[in-house]
Amino acid sequence: MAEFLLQNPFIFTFITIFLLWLIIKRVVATGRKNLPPSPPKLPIVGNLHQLGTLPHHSLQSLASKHGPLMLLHFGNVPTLIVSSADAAREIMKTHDVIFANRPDSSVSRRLLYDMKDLSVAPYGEYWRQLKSIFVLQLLSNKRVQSFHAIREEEIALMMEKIKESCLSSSPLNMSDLFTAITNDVVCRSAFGRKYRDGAIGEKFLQLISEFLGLLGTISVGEFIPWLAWINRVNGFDARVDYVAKELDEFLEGVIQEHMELENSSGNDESGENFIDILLKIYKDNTTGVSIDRDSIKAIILDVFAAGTDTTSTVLEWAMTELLRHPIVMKNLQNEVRGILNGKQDITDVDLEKMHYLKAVVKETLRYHTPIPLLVAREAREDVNVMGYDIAAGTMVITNAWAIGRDPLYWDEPEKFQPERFLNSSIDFKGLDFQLIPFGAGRRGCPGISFAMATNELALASIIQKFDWELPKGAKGEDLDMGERPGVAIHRKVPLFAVATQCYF
Ligand code: HEM
Repeated sequence: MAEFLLQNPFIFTFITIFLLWLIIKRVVATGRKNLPPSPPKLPIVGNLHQLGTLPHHSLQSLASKHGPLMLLHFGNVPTLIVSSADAAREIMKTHDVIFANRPDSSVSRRLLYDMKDLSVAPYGEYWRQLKSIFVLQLLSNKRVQSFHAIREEEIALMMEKIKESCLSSSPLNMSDLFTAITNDVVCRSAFGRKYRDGAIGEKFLQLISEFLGLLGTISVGEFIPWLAWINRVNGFDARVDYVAKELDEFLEGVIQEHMELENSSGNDESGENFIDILLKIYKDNTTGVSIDRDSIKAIILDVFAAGTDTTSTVLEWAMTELLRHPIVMKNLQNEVRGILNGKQDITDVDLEKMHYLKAVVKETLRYHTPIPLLVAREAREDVNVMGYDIAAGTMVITNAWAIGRDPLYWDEPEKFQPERFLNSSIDFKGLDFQLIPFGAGRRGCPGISFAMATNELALASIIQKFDWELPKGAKGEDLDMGERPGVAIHRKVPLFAVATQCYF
């Protein structure tokens, strides 16, 4: 080749000029762009090494130096980090349609039937159809109310367990208790029954826990494609394939069972579970919505991925803060017991009156945002945000945890003070961008009512029916407040507490 070029100086000159023109064009084009500030990056990994084990903390500290919109590079992937309420409003309201995509991921593809679920489905007609199924059919207010009996029964079982421990004054692992209750409520709403006991139940819970872990793993191959071989060598890919295959077999069995027992829940729509509802849509060609068997399985996995861990972290951190703040615990107990006035069952109407309870939950969502970095978005086209040029394909991460602790919007943000919400209209529904634990806009969470119904009823019940202390006379300030890395942030060490008095 070199010999050929030397013998043909005209071609050699032409190619050289052409390459130079390409380089200059690129430099000029980049130079003209007004990119957001970026911390220095390393070759190959970019800024990945700066994420640390708890990225919401590292990104908050980087943002304090570089501003509310910074451009990082995760390997090859340009990533916009959003760290203020104003910037979040630009992404999720002003330019919501442009940022309505999710980044592609080979792990999600393999675990979620080529992205046939709602959470990671690319923005478009299929996503729109699934969103309407979630909002209108699976998680409408009416449907969430129809699951009240499930919540009540499962919480009654939890109360019995606590009562037993209360009688023997033994410490209870509250973290495990909250994980179990949220799993069981989701499981019964999804399948109409629990999968907890026996070999099948245990295997299912194990698979779901591994599934959540794999979805939350930062896999190098996603960001540096030529290093994807590492996932094959270290067994990560094999694990993904194993979990995908085993979950598929389990879900196939469940679907088959429901098809055989068709109409088992009769015509009473209030008794329907998610699988029955989805099977109806699958078979009915008149609804204008078409889903296949894989969509049903992907949707069910979405419900477990998005609805279990997230909900239980709220209970875990709320209880942690109540034990650290005995006055807040007392205020809450007074409200709940005052409203119930000796009545044992708590209805949705009772919960509506519990303003302090709602303030405690809001403060927990602000201070311990369950998914601190929300769910990543991706720009579908070039766009200018707050004067900065953002290229199509840029991944977007919103640090909702940092926004919830921004002194620009919050007085004494590092203190747990539910009172701040008592005379305030600030809510978490996606309109107040200083409090966005559920995201906002088109891709906002459709499961808010479902999650809040379980959280409020569980919290009100354990506060109404028991008095609480930390084991061995420990004080609130002794509690380890460390966080465990993951998509949803749990306590690093489980929360143990003692129910000292029982009131039923
Ligand atoms: C405390 C509990 C929960 C929290 C903190 C939470 C948080 C979130 C967040 C941050 C997002 C991304 C929003 C965005 O991109 O703007 C999301 C999306 C989603 N959530 Fe939740 N969620 C919770 C409970 C639930 C429950 C119970 C379900 C279902 C039963 C659910 C289903 C979903 C789905 C399907 C999406 C994807 C929506 C889309 O991409 O269009 N979530 N959630």
